[in-house]
Amino acid sequence: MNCQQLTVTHKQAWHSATNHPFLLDCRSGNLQPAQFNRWLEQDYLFGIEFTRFFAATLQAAPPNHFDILLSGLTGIKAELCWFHTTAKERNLSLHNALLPAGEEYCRFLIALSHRPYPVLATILWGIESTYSVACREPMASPYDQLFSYCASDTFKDYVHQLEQIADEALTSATEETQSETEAEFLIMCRHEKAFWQMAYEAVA
Ligand SMILES: Cc1ncc(CN)c(N)n1
Repeated sequence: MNCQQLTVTHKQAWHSATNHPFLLDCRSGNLQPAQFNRWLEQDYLFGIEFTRFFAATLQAAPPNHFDILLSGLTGIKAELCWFHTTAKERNLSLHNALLPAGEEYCRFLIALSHRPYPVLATILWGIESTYSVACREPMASPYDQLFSYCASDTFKDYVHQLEQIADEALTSATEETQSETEAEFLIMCRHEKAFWQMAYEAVA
């Protein structure tokens, strides 16, 4: 089993995680500011838990995967700074509580933190990859600027590197760990879909 096979075997779940009306509206320019703002406020909070999950993955990783993971952490640092700057520009607070979809997703990450490395590396790739795929189609202004990093070749290359280390980890994983990875991948896809939906439901 490898990362690409997961997206093919679970085509429907992967499609739902990476194609949502929220994204279609970013492409047409019809997304309302309140919907984007909710995404931003909630995704910042998710990003904090994701950083911890990233650290847990690094902690479990073999040394030859450090380079890629450390460069990913640098990217996350820039992303967290971007949230602060953009929230300020849009007059948003980053101190709201997580809504249920975000809270459940974060709980999933916390519970996963002590699982075997192949599970962590694959879910890490999956989470980053959803945004690389989701932002692949051109978006209308201002969303083209706001999601420019996820749409960039730099992000795409980084996600490809994550795929390589996850595939390497999966190659030597036991059948039991591979099955667990597959089950968690499906759950992750459901959380991604729910997260888009939670932002989409915001009204001005
Ligand atoms: C919910 C969610 N999933 C994935 C990503 C990509 N880092 C994100 N920012 N937010």
